[in-house]
Amino acid sequence: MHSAEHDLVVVKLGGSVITEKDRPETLDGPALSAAADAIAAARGDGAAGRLAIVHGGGSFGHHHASRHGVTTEHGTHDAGAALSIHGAMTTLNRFVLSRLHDRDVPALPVHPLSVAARDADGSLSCSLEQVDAMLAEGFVPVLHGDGVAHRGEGITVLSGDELVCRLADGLDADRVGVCSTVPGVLDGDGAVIPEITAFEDVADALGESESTDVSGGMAGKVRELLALSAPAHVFGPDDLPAFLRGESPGTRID
Ligand SMILES: Nc1ncnc2c1ncn2[C@@H]1O[C@H](COP(=O)(O)OP(=O)(O)OP(=O)(O)O)[C@@H](O)[C@H]1O
Ligand SMILES: C=C(C)CCOP(=O)(O)O
Repeated sequence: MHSAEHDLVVVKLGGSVITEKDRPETLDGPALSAAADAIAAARGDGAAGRLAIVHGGGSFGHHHASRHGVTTEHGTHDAGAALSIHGAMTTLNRFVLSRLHDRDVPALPVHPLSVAARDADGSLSCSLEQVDAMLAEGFVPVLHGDGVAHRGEGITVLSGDELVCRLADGLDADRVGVCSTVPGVLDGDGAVIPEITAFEDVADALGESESTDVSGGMAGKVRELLALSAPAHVFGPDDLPAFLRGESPGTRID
């Protein structure tokens, strides 16, 4: 198993992996360094092909979003509140970029607040031209969950999971990886489900509550990843190197 040289791989670093989710604006430095090591090693081997990275909010974005009552559906017209969410995410983005640059990964930021919007139905439009051009020129774009202008709502949350799907669809990705704190999607006994091809097969293990989806938990991830044409993998931090080498760790969602 290997990734071809020009394959496009989209990988999400979960906010719960790279931050300490229970302490506001606290990085999990060792976890972020380990992820950056894996990315640098894969690029060094030429194994990862073209790579686009998305990271979640963890204790940065989610802390400010919940303080201001902002979700993916309910927005704010308070620019200060929106800026506190965006500012926390750009701070986290800087940490991610700096750990990648320390390892000579040519990473550059793309801030979704400036390139994406939602219409009144909540559908997302997001320019991908700059991401595509960066990839073509050998850079590694690093996007992140963010606030986004939403017609009729002000600013709502755009999750990293939604961005991963938009990137994968819009840029015709070959493989998608979602690195979370869990080693995969777990069944009712806590074992990793090797492959998911239909939501109904795992609905019981994931819980069907809509609230799980709104907060971007595992049920929402699985639904969105099933809709992609590229195969997706959900795995834990220890398996990031294997995924980037072209292996199929954790749960494969097809
Ligand atoms: N059946 C399941 N299998 C695996 N994880 C599950 C399951 N049901 C619920 N979860 C929860 O989903 C969480 C992963 O989703 P979550 O959105 O919190 O992570 P993330 O993407 O890493 O973080 P962030 O949203 O901050 O980027 C796990 O930590 C786990 O608690
Ligand atoms: C809360 C914000 C701004 C980012 C949400 O991104 P996620 O952690 O991928 O759900």
